[in-house]
Formats: sequence, structure tokens, C-alpha cells
Amino acid sequence: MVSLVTGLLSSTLWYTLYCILGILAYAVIVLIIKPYLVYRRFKRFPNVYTSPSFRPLIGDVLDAIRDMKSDRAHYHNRRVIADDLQNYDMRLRYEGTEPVLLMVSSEAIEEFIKLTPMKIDRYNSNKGLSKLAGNTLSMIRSKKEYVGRRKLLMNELSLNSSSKYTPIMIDHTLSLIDEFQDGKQINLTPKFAELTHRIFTTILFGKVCDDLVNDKIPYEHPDGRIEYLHIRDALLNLSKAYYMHLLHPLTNMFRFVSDYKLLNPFKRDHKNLTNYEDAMRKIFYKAKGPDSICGRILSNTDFSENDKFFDIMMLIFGGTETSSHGILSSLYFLKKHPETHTKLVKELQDNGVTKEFILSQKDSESGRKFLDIIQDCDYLNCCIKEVLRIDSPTVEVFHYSALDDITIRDVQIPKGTIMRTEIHSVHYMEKYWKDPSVFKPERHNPDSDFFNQSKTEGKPYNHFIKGSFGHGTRTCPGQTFAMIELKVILAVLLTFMDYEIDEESITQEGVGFAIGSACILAPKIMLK
Ligand code: HEM
Repeated sequence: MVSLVTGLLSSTLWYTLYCILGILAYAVIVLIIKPYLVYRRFKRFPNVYTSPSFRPLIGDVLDAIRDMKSDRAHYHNRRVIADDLQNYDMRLRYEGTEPVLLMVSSEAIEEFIKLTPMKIDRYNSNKGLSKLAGNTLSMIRSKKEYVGRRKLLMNELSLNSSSKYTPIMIDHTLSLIDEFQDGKQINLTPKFAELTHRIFTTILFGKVCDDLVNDKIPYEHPDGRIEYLHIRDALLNLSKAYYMHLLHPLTNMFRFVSDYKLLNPFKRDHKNLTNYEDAMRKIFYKAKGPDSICGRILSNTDFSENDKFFDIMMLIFGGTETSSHGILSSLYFLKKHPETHTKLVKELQDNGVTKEFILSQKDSESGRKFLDIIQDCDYLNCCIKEVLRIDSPTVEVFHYSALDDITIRDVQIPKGTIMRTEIHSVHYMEKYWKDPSVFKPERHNPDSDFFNQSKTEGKPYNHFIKGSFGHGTRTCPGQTFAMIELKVILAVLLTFMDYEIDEESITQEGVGFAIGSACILAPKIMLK
């Protein structure tokens, strides 16, 4: 009997020991050996930048956290990195243990795009912001269903051809200006997020949902405090929280902890996300009528209601912070370069963009007249393009992966490699841009001396040296809408107010407003 018990015990012990050894071996292979082999594979290509040393387990996470803590996410960091990348086509980056190959040169980006979607397509890492975006079209492969879902949204919204939204943009921007007090300083960072969120939700749901959109929902902060936040503020907090998941060591090392939300912050953020989704569903069902865009999208029976729900959520997510950060950057760079600000204000005035004209357009049926004039303002167009180059609101595109073994710029990339195009580096490369670190709207104007000098110096303008909206099949569907929105909001702001930014922020290098940046813009407002 005793020997039986000892035998059982010892076999249980051995079994446990084997299990522990198995788990350890698995961890070593997945967390250290595999990432190291990827590092070795790409290190041998002279046109692939790899960090000077391979850091097992933590990858580049420490750098990212350090930059976020020192308020340098992401602008300063990206510019510094871009300097190191001048002569490379790609960069290997580690998101924890996960190697991601980033295309950094225009040539690599172009080859990458040519291979999408046949050989390279969307990859849903189901991590970080991908989790926030749920089962949206932006996470699925570029197949028939994707095309149908994207077409449905674009047809219903007719975002890219419509001027009918400009009165809504004017109206909300004027309401925001009404809140400003002459001579008072105001933090514009949350104000602009509120503005773009209002514009987009009014377009999607109509005024009928104003009360629900302005509802407050419970949001649990990291210190356990529950605060009732506007839906839009909950969304902004959630996007920051889920961005941090990407960098969280537990997401990378012990994925199951985040997948099953076993610990905070995963548990807490999921609870907050559920509250946000519940609040959004209420809005959807209230906006179900045929007069609302959301209602018309929901009445389509080709796709499941849940998929359409997430697609609309994605639109709100994609259309809020991106544009609001673009406006922050625009105001900042215009004041950093006062001659640009003066020239732009003059262009608007010369084209008849006055207070009276804007007020007359606020209630117009179509907004066509205002839009036509705004679209004729070439310098406004160049300023916004330059803002998007020097401080692109988005710093990353979503993940892609190689569906097959492929070759880009003579680099052999095995099937399954996770990839992305990088937005900022190409924006600062000396080989494509004349004086890339200088803010120069004229570089986008084919009639300007600067544009032609760049061309003579062998740096012609080219589609793939600008990446703010991505490229190819998966390019941003809201691009035209966003450009119109930025122009309209900026034109209204510059006509109704002037502003002063404190000397320290203006002279400090590295101030930028990409999503995730800790920089805030709080100027003194002078109403006109
Ligand atoms: C300045 C404003 C904006 C910027 C800089 C921007 C940038 C981007 C970028 C870089 C991507 C990823 C492309 C890729 O993965 O290759 C993207 C995708 C997307 N954007 Fe935008 N965006 C802006 C405004 C908007 C607006 C206003 C909307 C909504 C109308 C929107 C909706 C989307 C959607 C749905 C996707 C996913 C597309 C897909 O996977 O097929 N974006 N955007």
C-alpha cells in the first residue's frame, strides 16, 4: 500500500515536473529563441535596421514607455529614430516579444503596397487598439465581405463627395468658439476632441440622439475611482488605455492574462469598454429611423447587425481623435511660424471668408458655396498637408502580415511575418524632402520656387513619401472627409479668433500632437 502511494506520489511529482519543464521550454522558445532567430535573420540585410542589441522579453517596450513618460510620445521619438533610418528600407521593431517589420523608405512602401492584398493583407493581432475596434471591417482580410462592408459605409455616408456636412462643421465650431472667453487661456486638447466627436455623431445619428451622445457613463480609473464621463471622454480614455496594452509587458509575455482579462488593467479596461459599448448600442437603436445614416446602415441585411455596429464604432473612433489632433497641430505650427499664419489669414480674407459669410453658410442647405471657396484656398491646402507631414496625427497603421514568402527591396520575408508601413520616417528623409525638418507649406505647391528647387535637387514630389492616411487597398476611407473637415474648422477658427501660445511651448523642440502625445495646447484666446 505504502509503495503504491509513494509510487503514485512520485509519478504525480514527475508529471508536475514534466509539465513545468514543458511550460518553461515553451516559454524559452516562444519568448526568446524565436524572436532572436527573427532578429538574426533580418540583421544580415544591410538595408534593414535592427536595434544594436537584441533585448529578450521586453523588446522595444522600455523605449516606448520612457518616451511616453517624458512627454515625448511620439513626435520627438519618431524624429530621432527617423535620423537613424535615413539609409534603410525597413526597420525591425519588437512589440514585446513580437517582431514587426516596418517599411520605412518610399521604395519599400511602394513595393509593399503592390503586394497588398494578394500577398500581404490585414492581420488582426487582437491586441491593443485592435481589441478596442472589435470585429470591425478594419480588422478583417480584404476579401468580398470587407469590400461590401466598406462600400456600404462609404455609400451611405458619401463622405468623399459631399458638401452637405459643412454646415454641421461650421455650426459646431461656432458653438465651441461661443464657449471661449476673450483673453482667457483654454486647454484646446479635450475641446477639439469634443468638437470632432460632435460633428461625426451628428452626421451619423442626427440631432435626435444629442441627449444620448451627451450622456455620462461610469468609468473606472486606475486608482479605482469611478467617474461619470461623457461618452466621448470615455472613448478617449479607452483609446489611451488600449494603446498602453500594446506596450504592457503582460500582453507580450503572458498573453493569456490579457486575453482572459485575468488582472488589471485588462479587467478594468474591459469593464469600461463594455459600459461604452452598451451606451453606444442605445444610441444606435434610437437612431434606427430611415432618416438617419446609422439607421440606413443598420437596415441593410447583407451583414450582421453586430458587424455593422462595430463598423460604425470604428468610424467614430477613426474620425474623432485623428482630426482633432490635426487641428491642434495646425494651430501650433501656424503660431510657431507667424509668417505662415499671416499669409493664411490673408488668403482666407482675399477669398471672401469673412465672419458674415461663414454665418450665412451655417444654415445653408448644401454648404456647397463655402466648400467651393475653401477648396480654392491653395495655401490652406498646403498648410494642412505640411502639418500632416511634420506631425502626422496617426503614428502607426494597423498590422498586416505576409500571406506567402515574399521579397521586398531584396529582403526575403517569410510567410507569417507581421508588417506595417511606418508613417513618420519617410516624412523626414533627406533623400525625398528638401530640408525635411523645416515647416514649409510651399513644398506642396507645384507652382512654388521651393517645390521646383526640390525637383531640381532630385527630390520630386511622390505619392509614397506621404503616409498620414496609409496607401493602397486599405487606405483611410475618411481621407477626403478629414481634409475637408480640417480646412473648414481651421478657416472658421482663424476667422473668429486669434490666439497666443506661451513662449516656452513655441520655442521648445519636439512638441507634437500625434495621438497618444502628452503635449497639450492651451493658448490664450482673443476673440475677433
Ligand atoms: C486627419 C485625419 C485622419 C488620419 C490621419 C487618418 C489616418 C488613417 C490611417 C493611417 C489608417 C490606416 C491605413 C492602413 O492601415 O494602411 C486609417 C484607416 C482608417 N480610417 Fe482614417 N484617418 C483620418 C480620419 C478618418 C476619418 C474622418 C474617418 C471616418 C470617416 C476614418 C476612418 C478610417 C477607417 C474606417 C480606417 C480603416 C480602413 C480599413 O482598414 O480598410 N479616418 N486612417
